[in-house]
Amino acid sequence: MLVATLSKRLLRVGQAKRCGLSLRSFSDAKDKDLVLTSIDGDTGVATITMNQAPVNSLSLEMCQAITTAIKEVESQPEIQSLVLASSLPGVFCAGLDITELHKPDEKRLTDFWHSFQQIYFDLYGSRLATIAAIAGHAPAAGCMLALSCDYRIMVSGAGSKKPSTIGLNETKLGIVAPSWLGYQYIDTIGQRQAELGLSLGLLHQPEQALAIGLVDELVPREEVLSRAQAEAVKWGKIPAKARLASKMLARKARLDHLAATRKEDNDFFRSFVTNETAQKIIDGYLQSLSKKKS
Ligand SMILES: CCCCCCCCCCC/C=C/C(=O)SCCNC(=O)CCNC(=O)[C@H](O)C(C)(C)COP(=O)(O)OP(=O)(O)OC[C@H]1O[C@@H](n2cnc3c(N)ncnc32)[C@H](O)[C@@H]1OP(=O)(O)O
Repeated sequence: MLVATLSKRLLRVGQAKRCGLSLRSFSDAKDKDLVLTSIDGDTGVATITMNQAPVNSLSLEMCQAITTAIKEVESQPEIQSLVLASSLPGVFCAGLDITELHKPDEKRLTDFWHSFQQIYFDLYGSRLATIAAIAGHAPAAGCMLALSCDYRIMVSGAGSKKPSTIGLNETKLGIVAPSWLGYQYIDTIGQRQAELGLSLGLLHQPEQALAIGLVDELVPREEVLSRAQAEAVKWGKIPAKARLASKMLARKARLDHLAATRKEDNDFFRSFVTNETAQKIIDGYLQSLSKKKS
């Protein structure tokens, strides 16, 4: 069973309560669940595993499930650190679910973007130490999930015929990342690399991602999750208030800015996506993804 493979000693609800941890949904999850949450009873590290086959794309429901899972973990005062992982071999997260953008219902589109913004608030602004276990592709909004964590561990590309990639490839699709995502990129890899990456829509192979500071470590595939969980233990031992205050030094102004402009950002997104030209791009991109398969 998937959850049982995630760590040595995962707790069920009753056990968790006896240990003072009262997370409701973990380990009782069915495979249909969009995300699975577990807590290692030995270390207190929580793991949120994205579980939306085939590629963990961010639909409205997936965004909401991620936010719910983060909030559930955060509500446990004993838990200090969190690993964000994927259950899918070869894909961390394929970015926004493009079908959400195709001939959309306006109300749903508004809710969709709101829920994507919400992940930014919840993950980038989390009180938890957050470690991304990137054992596969992480384009665009998938890269955003990784950028929102405090530390990124990626599968090494060495010896792989088709290494995983990570980056903000929006311009290659004829679209532009929202400013808050662009600034996350600049803040992480610096102005020059971000300019190059954003302008050219670069997806970086792991070794290049490490070289520019987009990820912090590379490890063999089978070690990504365990290494991330070990790193989460280390981060969880740092005095929590000091760690959070330090994180907010770098992130608070960015978070506050989006909070102040959230509606404008959503209005812009909605008018961009519903525009005829954008719909042609989206239509063409969806076709190219399914042609790739055939
Ligand atoms: C595109 C226009 C957007 C307009 C407006 C946007 C406004 C600004 C928003 C900016 C912020 C963020 C943007 C995004 O995140 S856009 C999404 C970017 N993502 C990608 O470009 C990745 C696309 N996918 C892939 O490259 C590959 O799927 C991947 C490398 C991740 C995995 O490859 P693999 O070979 O394992 O899998 P397949 O390609 O065969 O895919 C399997 C099925 O999944 C479908 N699929 C893949 N990605 C998506 C997706 N992002 N959304 C929806 N569906 C996706 C794919 O079509 C296959 O489906 P079928 O089995 O039915 O054919």
